Amino acid sequence: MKEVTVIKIGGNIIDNPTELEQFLTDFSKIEGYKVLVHGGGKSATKMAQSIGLVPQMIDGRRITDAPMLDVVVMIYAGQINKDIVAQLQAKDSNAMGFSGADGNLIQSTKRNHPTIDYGFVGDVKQVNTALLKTLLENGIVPVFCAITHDKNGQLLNTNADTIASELSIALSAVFDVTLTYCFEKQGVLQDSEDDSSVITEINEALYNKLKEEKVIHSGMIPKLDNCFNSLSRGVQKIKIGHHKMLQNPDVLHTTITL
Ligand SMILES: Nc1ncnc2c1ncn2[C@@H]1O[C@H](COP(=O)(O)OP(=O)(O)O)[C@@H](O)[C@H]1O
Ligand SMILES: CC(=O)N[C@@H](CCC(=O)OP(=O)(O)O)C(=O)O
Repeated sequence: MKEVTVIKIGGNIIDNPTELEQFLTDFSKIEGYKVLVHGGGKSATKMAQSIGLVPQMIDGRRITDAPMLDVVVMIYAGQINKDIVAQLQAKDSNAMGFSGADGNLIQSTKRNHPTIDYGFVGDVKQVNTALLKTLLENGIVPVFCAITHDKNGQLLNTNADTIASELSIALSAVFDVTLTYCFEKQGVLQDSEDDSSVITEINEALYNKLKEEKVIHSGMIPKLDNCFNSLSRGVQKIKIGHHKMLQNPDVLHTTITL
């Protein structure tokens, strides 16, 4: 099977123009089929606050009422997505930006939680793998934002880590997939403030232990939950670390195993 590299970047890289430029340089040099997924939660929070909205997150998911949905669509599917696509084009990567509504690439269902009303938040239901495969086979580098749709005309906000994970699961039916979560640190750390304390391999048992000891906390919890879910559903390889590892395999990072 052919290989495909799926990479996710989050708000801390996107919000730092120098880091973003360096990441996109490294990303554009990756050989073969590749897909980029970006978040942008930090920018959305800033924009929402600047117009008087009060952002609220529960378990790593943004409560998304109608005004907040307008903000995240403008920031994720508009400003950030188009800026990244333009920068990749400048580096001769034939990038094309997508929300899940475009080409029905990612259909989701509005989250139905028994006690919490998340608003316009979507859980991924279906990926248009055939179209994604066609795009890759035609030299396109798809760039996904964190917006999906319900196929009834409603856009929905979907966590970007989950989008990367669901796209990887779908692609693993037709390709060998390596999923890499790039962020500002070197990997999953024994001490989240010490970049030299990288845990080079983590399985579910170690994860549960470190979560209990509060070594792993906040945004790293949903990220690792997504990783174990993806591995058990067919994704071949998953890594977490700094984007420097994309061009230098000797850079320390974390590999996820079941
Ligand atoms: N053990 C850990 N090692 C590394 N980072 C950790 C750890 N525990 C918690 N974190 C936190 O997880 C964050 C990454 O998750 P998140 O904020 O969702 O990132 P992103 O938006 O880039 O996806 C890091 O910025 C860090 O503060
Ligand atoms: C439903 C939900 O929580 N959506 C996320 C999507 C963006 C995201 O995941 O951005 P980062 O990767 O930068 O955190 C949000 O609005 O924050």
